[in-house]
Amino acid sequence: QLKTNFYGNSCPNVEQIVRTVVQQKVKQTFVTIPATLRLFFHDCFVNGCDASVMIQSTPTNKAEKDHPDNVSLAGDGFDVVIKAKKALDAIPSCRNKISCADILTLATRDVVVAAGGPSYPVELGRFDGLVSTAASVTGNLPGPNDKVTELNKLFAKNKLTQEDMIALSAAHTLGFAHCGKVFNRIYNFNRTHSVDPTLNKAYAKELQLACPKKVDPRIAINMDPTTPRKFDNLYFKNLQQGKGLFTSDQVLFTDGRSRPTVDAWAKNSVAFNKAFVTAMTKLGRVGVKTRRNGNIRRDCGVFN
Ligand code: HEM
Ligand SMILES: [Ca+2]
Ligand SMILES: [Ca+2]
Repeated sequence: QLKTNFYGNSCPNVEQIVRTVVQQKVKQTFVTIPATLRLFFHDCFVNGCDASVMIQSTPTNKAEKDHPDNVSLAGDGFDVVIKAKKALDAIPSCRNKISCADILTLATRDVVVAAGGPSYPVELGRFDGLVSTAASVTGNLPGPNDKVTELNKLFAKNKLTQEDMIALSAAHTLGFAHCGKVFNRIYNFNRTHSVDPTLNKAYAKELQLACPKKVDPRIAINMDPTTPRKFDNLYFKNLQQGKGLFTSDQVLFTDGRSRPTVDAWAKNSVAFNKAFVTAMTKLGRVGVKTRRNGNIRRDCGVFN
């Protein structure tokens, strides 16, 4: 049973300690923000919000983080959780009392706030998972070429609605992607169009410049071409102009089922922020472990 003051007796300052570490780390490197937000999503969609994504592979177990869908998770997301855990472990009453899953959930709220997004109460009391396999990732994370039907299906599996899916997709208002993920939209798109016709013409040119045909597919580009470091509803305004980076972004506007929501939130950032908080809170409830099927990890990267 999740509750906001789960550690009220054992570690009353948990929120402040995590926030201080997050703020310090964000000051050192902005990437902490998108890295943590994406890490949280990839954790919750595979085996629930249980920090299974943080487990390191061993000679006998290939863990989630080494699945192809996870290898581009930036290290700063893992690092901020490890640093916050260290800070908590330095306080006797908090030592080994806070799950890595809860630290990640708190850190995620704190990075959203650090980027100018809405603050919200974080429910706590998740336990850390006891399994992490690369195989379990397959089919559970959306791909950049997914359309609305596939996205809705995947999110519905996690009890999230189409509205939740659209609100959470707006996380792409922050951070980076690699050129390899967009080549298909800007070169040899299909038999009739070399460039995806739903792409804004000028934006397509910009993308071709940033990602020339033979460039290293690992070169990174901003996902939000307008305000890549700010959590805002520009994501939706960009979609209205054909400036969604992935097919999975742009279809939210081109598909009549999701377009009204995109239009509404492009106009109304208060309504978007509210929907984002609701969706993040629901995301944080996915597949939560209890003391019966989870534990509190001493090292977030290793099973006890
Ligand atoms: C709706 C379906 C989604 C798809 C298809 C998708 C796909 C992707 C892809 C392909 C990347 C770029 C990875 C790379 O090239 O390195 C990316 C980055 C990112 N995604 Fe998503 N994503 C989705 C939803 C979400 C959600 C729900 C969140 C969080 C709530 C999220 C947060 C992020 C962030 C913050 C980044 C930037 C990471 C960084 O800068 O390190 N995404 N996503
Ligand atoms: Ca997980
Ligand atoms: Ca933005």
